[in-house]
Amino acid sequence: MYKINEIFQTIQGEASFTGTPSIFIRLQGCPVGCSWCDTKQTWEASDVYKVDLQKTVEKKADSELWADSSAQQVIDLIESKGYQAKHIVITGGEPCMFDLIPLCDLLHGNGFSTQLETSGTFEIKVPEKTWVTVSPKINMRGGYPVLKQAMLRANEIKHPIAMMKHVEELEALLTDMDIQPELIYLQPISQKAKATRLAVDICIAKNWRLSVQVHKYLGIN
Ligand SMILES: C[S@@+](CC[C@H](N)C(=O)[O-])C[C@H]1O[C@@H](n2cnc3c(N)ncnc32)[C@H](O)[C@@H]1O
Ligand SMILES: Nc1nc2[nH]cc(C(=O)O)c2c(=O)[nH]1
Ligand code: SF4
Ligand SMILES: [Mg+2]
Repeated sequence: MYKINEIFQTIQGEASFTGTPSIFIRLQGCPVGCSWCDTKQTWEASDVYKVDLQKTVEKKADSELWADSSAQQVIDLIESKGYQAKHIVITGGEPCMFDLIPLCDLLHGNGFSTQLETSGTFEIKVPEKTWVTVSPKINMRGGYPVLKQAMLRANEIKHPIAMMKHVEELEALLTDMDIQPELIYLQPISQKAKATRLAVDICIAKNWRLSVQVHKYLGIN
């Protein structure tokens, strides 16, 4: 069973798939605790907030409500909504707290492409053809071997930054792991002007890419 916080259709607002109509499946639960996390409502999976799956589809506002669901129930729900998007983004919370292979296999079998958003703090369990976005949570739980596996599996790295220290942490990680990812995105934390200026400057200097959370500028989910 998967713990579902919400399912909704929107435009992917981050990194390589920016602009792609997508169905988001947001899973409940994350023990990592990033101070600037924009989805703190997903951290705990308290029984007090457990609801029917139907209540998690297109919530009117962020909430801690969540539902237990099988992979088949997720597909049935998505089919019942008549969404047009064929790209599915699995995020959270930390989705890698779950084995995502049965869910992704079923989605692929039903004609969807899949993308995972993960912090690299848990082992990644997805099929080969799932696009993996790793937003490395450096010095957080999981430890070096788990994070290194995630960095090697990643199709793209997306790193939220607010200050130079965050850039240096990423540089040190890449040097330490001796890896040169093809796609590195810097994402300004919470649309802060200083963070955005820094991200622009560093992206130009290092030939990295900028990801600006387009959905937040548009005022959509
Ligand atoms: C909410 S997380 C969920 C998936 C997973 N736990 C992770 O951290 O990658 C989705 C993405 O949003 C980023 N993010 C979270 N809060 C943010 C913020 N305030 N500003 C910019 N990016 C943020 C995360 O780093 C991650 O890339
Ligand atoms: N539109 C939109 N794009 C996103 N890309 C990553 C998101 C996430 O929360 O993981 C996200 C999100 O919440 N909304
Ligand atoms: S790992 Fe992801 S969901 Fe968890 S606290 Fe950090 S940004 Fe939020
Ligand atoms: Mg988000």
